[in-house]
Amino acid sequence: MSNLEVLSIAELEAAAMEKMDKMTREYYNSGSDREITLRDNLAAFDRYRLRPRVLKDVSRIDTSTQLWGKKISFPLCIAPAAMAKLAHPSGEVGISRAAANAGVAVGLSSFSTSSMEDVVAQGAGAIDYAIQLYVFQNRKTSEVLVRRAERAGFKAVFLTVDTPYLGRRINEVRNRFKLPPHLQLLNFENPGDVAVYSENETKAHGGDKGKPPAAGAGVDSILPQGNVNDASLNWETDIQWLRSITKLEIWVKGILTAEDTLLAVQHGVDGIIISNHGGRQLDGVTSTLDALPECVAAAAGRIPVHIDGGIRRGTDIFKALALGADCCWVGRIPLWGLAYDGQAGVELALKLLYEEFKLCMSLAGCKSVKEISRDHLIRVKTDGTLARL
Ligand SMILES: Cc1cc2nc3c(=O)[nH]c(=O)nc-3n(C[C@H](O)[C@H](O)[C@H](O)COP(=O)(O)O)c2cc1C
Ligand SMILES: CCCCCCC(=O)C(=O)O
Repeated sequence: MSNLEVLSIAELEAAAMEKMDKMTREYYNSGSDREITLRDNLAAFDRYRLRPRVLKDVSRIDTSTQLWGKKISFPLCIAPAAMAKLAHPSGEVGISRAAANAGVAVGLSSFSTSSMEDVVAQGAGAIDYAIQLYVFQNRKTSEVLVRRAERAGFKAVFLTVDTPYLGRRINEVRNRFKLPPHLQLLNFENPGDVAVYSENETKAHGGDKGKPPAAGAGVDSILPQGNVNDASLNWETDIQWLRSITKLEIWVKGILTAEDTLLAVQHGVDGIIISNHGGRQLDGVTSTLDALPECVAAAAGRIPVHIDGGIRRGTDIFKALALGADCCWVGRIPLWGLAYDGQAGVELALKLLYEEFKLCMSLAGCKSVKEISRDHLIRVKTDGTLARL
């Protein structure tokens, strides 16, 4: 496989699989529990067919769109995904360079293995970055992270809201996932700072007084204290709290319903990302493409609605836009690109998606992304017949 020319994301994924060790491969690729949502994220795109228009003069196609006041080359950006150096030594810096060359924005995980300053430096002002935020039990650590991102030139905070607790990723537990000792989480002064446990909690976790409780057996083992996210996070107080500590745009990542979209609008967030964490959190939730239309209707143009989850082809980007998304994000694809060939592998992935999207626009009769509409889709019903939207 490795010697074959990689001509699609499916081929890139297959080639990347051969390069990664089992722990990394299964950490990156797995979903939670039975992986129903992981599979459905992809399958949802096949529940739509395209309705192309012809004789539309597609000799010149403009695939670009705007994000944070800047042009991006097409409506596809790189979602935050933890620990990219497991795939390749260039890690998030390699991803950032590839994104800068391709003209798309980057979301950086709180748990990146390159520092946020190094990552942003690669863009040299040409592209924008969002810092993904987990709100920790020790709020001060999250605050320090956000303020540091602001100084480093990030444009937005992506507040991840689908992870009050980590989903059950069985492979991570079985593999006893560990961050290899040569890698570090470089966005924290001291990864041990992210949680504060009382003496009682320490005892409850079987720890000795003054010592942190035992780490979990999955990816939560990357931090000495195990699960550290603040599960008390809520609409009533915490968007306001985040607003009080930063001037960056606040985007909420992990919305799947009209109700939460309305709350996001009411609480003044700047944008939302329809996401189920790539099928890694609550298994059995709707695919993101199925969740998208109700969220777009609820947002009613007041805030941008972005989507991630299961996007693997240019036609997937087109379908998400046709259903009202302003932009798409991909999590696993850049990791596969990195594993396959470092920065060049990520560039290849972005090139494949860009060319597929451009071809799809041309063959569907759309000269600009604004022309992509619901009229370009038809739904495949469960009995196989087709229904206009
Ligand atoms: C290995 C891996 C690590 C991830 N780490 C984070 C993270 O640190 N923060 C976060 O908000 N989302 C994280 N995500 C979720 C992605 O941001 C994104 O929602 C998801 O990957 C999109 O689905 P896709 O992989 O099908 O494109 C991670 C996803 C993967 C696969
Ligand atoms: C203690 C939280 C670890 C989260 C690791 C990154 C992530 O979001 C993932 O999906 O994996």
